[in-house]
Amino acid sequence: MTTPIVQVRHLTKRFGDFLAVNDISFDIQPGEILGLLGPNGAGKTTTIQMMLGLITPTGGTIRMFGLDLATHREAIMQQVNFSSTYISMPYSLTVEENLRVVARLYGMRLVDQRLDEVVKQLEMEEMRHKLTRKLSSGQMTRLTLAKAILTEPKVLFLDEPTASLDPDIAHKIRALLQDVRRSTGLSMLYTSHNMREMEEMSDRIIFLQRGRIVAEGTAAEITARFGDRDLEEVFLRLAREQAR
Ligand SMILES: Nc1ncnc2c1ncn2[C@@H]1O[C@H](COP(=O)(O)OP(=O)(O)OP(=O)(O)O)[C@@H](O)[C@H]1O
Repeated sequence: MTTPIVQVRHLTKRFGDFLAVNDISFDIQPGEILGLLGPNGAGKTTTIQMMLGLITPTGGTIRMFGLDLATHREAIMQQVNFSSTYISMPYSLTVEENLRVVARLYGMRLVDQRLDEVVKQLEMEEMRHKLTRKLSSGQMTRLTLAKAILTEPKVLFLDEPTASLDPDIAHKIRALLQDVRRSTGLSMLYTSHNMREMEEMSDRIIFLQRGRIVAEGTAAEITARFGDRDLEEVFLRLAREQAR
C-alpha cells in the first residue's frame, strides 16, 4: 500500500446551526484523480476551501504529505495549487503579468522557461499580452488553469476546470491534465457538473449529499450500486432526494 498524499478524517464544517460538511473522511493517493460530486449546496466548495486552509474546519483533520494542515499550512501550500471559476486576478494586469505574480508568490526560479511551456500547453499565445479585463470567460478559465499548473504542484484542486470552455479546448485540457498526471504523478481533486467528464477523468468518485458522503467508488461501482444506467441517473436521483 502506498501512503496517501491527502488524508481527510471526520472533516466537519458548521455555519451557525447548519452543517455544511458533516463528518467526511477520504484519502487521495499519489497520481490519483478523485472526483467530488454532489448537487448544488452539497458541500463541495466548502470542502475544497477547508483543504486550501481558506476556512477553518469545525472539526476533523486534513493531512497532506504527512503534515497537518492546521499547523503546516505554508509548507503544504508550496506544493498545492487550485483553479476555480471564482478566482479573481488583478484585471489591470496582462495574462503574463498575472502569471509572473503567481510565480513570485511561490518563489519559483526559471520562470521564463516555465511560462513559455504553460502558454504553449494551454494554447494561450494570442492572449498572453492581453489585459485580464479583456478576456472572454473561456480565456479566463484557461488563465486560472495556467496559474494552477504553472507552479508544478503535487496536489491540484480543480473546481469546474472546464466551465465555459468550448468542447474542443475542454477536450485538450482534459488530455493535458491526464498527461501531466502521467508524467509527474500529480494528484487531483476534481469537481464538475458534467457527468461524462467525471466518468472520463476520475479514478474514484465521492458523492456528497447534504454534507455527507453517500457513495464512494469508481463511476461503474457507484452506478451499479444504485442500479442506475449511468452516473447522470445517480446524480439526478441524489439531487432530487437532497431537494426534498
Ligand atoms: N459562509 C457561509 N455561511 C453560511 N452558509 C454557508 C456559507 N458557505 C456555504 N454555506 C452553505 O453551505 C452549503 C454548502 O455550500 P457549498 O458552496 O459548499 O456547496 P457546493 O456543493 O459547492 O454547491 P455548488 O455546486 O452550488 O457550488 C450551502 O447550503 C451553502 O448555502
